[in-house]
Amino acid sequence: MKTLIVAATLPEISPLMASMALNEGVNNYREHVVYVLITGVGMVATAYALGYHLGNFKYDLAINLGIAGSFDRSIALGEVVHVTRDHFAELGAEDGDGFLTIDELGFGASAVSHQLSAVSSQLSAGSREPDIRTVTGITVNRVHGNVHSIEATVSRLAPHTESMEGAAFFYACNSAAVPAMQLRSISNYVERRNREAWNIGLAIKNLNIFAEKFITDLLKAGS
Ligand SMILES: O=C(O)c1cccc(C(=O)CC[C@H]2O[C@@H](n3cnc4c(=O)[nH]cnc43)[C@H](O)[C@@H]2O)c1
Repeated sequence: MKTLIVAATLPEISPLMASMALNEGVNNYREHVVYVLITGVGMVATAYALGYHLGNFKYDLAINLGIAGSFDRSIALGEVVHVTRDHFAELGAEDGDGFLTIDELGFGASAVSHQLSAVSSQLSAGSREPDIRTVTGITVNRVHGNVHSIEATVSRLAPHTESMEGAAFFYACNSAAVPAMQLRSISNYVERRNREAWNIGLAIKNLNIFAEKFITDLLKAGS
């Protein structure tokens, strides 16, 4: 099986890489190929890196791993969630106090979803779907840190989580017909910017523990 692991920054997945003995780039893991792609932060960096890479290589599955903010206070800091649907939340046009999405402008779709149906038929359904909370995310260039803009986004899209890459990851993988899933661990709540309240260490620790078990189980099932 050929698996692509995608993260914005190296520190977000270096514990996983150490425990599975993976390097950036191509790796042989047992009888599988695992490629680790570090894209840089944000949609532009992610879209470029994935567009370039997926133009040359084909995968059975791409997995986006990273930390995220949560709008939903019932999700604990450090909880790992499965983002199955994501939105380009800022893509569109202002219309006075309102907002017209890219869909309403007639230029495309602002929502993108995970695609797992085409994952190798060798894998059972149970081993493909992680047994964790399923959430809807938004992806932004400008991270929310203002109570008024947070209220407006929540009433328009009701997202659970926010990242700076997720929708671009889905868009690139869907465009290249590569099955894709996004797993994120919550490092902070989306609120008036309050960096002291973030727990990036806990989020990275839990993300990597979860990802190692999930990916090694997946590759066992896919042997
Ligand atoms: O200092 C800040 O205000 C700040 C804002 C956003 C992200 C950072 C980072 O250092 C991490 C970049 C990384 O983390 C993801 N992330 C984590 N929390 C959020 C969030 O609340 N909203 C959007 N993205 C978030 C993001 O995907 C980046 O890759 C610092």
